[in-house]
Amino acid sequence: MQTILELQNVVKNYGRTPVLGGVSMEVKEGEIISVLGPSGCGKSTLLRIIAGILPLDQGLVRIRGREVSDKRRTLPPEKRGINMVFQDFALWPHMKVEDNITYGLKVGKVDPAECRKRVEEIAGLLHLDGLMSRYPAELSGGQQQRVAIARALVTKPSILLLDEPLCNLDVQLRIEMRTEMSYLFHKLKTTVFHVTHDPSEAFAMADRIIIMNRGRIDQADKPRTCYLRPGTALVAGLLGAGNRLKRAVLESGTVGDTCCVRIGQDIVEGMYFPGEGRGDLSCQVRFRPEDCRWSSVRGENCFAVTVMMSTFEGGFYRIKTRTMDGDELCFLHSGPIEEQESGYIEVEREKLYVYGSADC
Ligand SMILES: Nc1ncnc2c1ncn2[C@@H]1O[C@H](COP(=O)(O)OP(=O)(O)OP(=O)(O)O)[C@@H](O)[C@H]1O
Repeated sequence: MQTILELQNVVKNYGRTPVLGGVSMEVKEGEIISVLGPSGCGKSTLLRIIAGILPLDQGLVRIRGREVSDKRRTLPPEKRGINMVFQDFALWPHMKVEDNITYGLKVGKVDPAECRKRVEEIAGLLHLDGLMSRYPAELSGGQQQRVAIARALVTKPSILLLDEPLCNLDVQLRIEMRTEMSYLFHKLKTTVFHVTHDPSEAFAMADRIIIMNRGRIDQADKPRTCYLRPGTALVAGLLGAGNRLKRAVLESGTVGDTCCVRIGQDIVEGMYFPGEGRGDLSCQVRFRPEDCRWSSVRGENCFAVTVMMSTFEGGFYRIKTRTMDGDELCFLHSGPIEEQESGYIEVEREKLYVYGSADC
């Protein structure tokens, strides 16, 4: 598969503040990439550099093998063969849907017959046929979003850049649209670079997820790999492993990709990610509330806790507990559990993530 987008060691500072600390990646033709990361990690900055809206300080960007940005030169967005969908859709309010979609083709001086054919085709794919003579203000949020995507796709860009495209839609519509968009992009074999802070949106749409942390890439993998093997404590936290034990201690003699940790009086086994640990026995243990099992007797791979509180959350109760070391954690259970009750939490070795750095 041909490489469409290539970033080599991209560095960006705002004044003296470093924002991107040397980002490198390749995106193949037809690939859908979702970039995830905490607020302020540099996702939008990266997108704007790829779009040609922002210059970079070091490194280079290539699109279809052509250098479009380096520290001396920034090719403008309209000359990159890209298109972008913004958070607020940015439709022309004074133009009907049809004119909004056709605009880019007219600017590109595409032959009128070809223009008509493409607009009809994309309107059909995005179910806009009956809406072509309306103005944006006469459309729902979801319809406006479809128009924005149609307008971006009709020019057949090398890459479609999406900046949080669903964040202004309500939850139900967001779920529908992300499935619809994923289907459409795969069908059209569109190369997509998509920025979001919503992991489920990234899971639903991406072939590969790139997780950024403070201007660098922490992990770039298939969604399933990121979910099952989160490479850093930040990735684990972002992808649902919200339970964090900071007082657990590594047992010495760790070998390979598993390790033993002491939690209170108990020793449990987990998957080990040494990372940039301090080289001592401090560590951070992470796991998902839904991956724990409660037991009143000691079982496999478990540690002792005391129940603090049970809250009803619809299909289950969330039980808040405290370890013997004083770390607090939650798990999901079918019913409430009495306050102050003591018991054990079991977590399978493959679902207990141990990170060498206790800092994150
Ligand atoms: N024009 C600017 N001048 C100075 N600092 C900026 C500017 N734009 C962004 N920043 C800073 O750069 C960092 C990265 O911003 P960016 O918008 O890329 O983050 P993000 O990951 O997209 O965040 P969010 O998810 O909140 O949109 C932030 O600390 C932000 O405050």
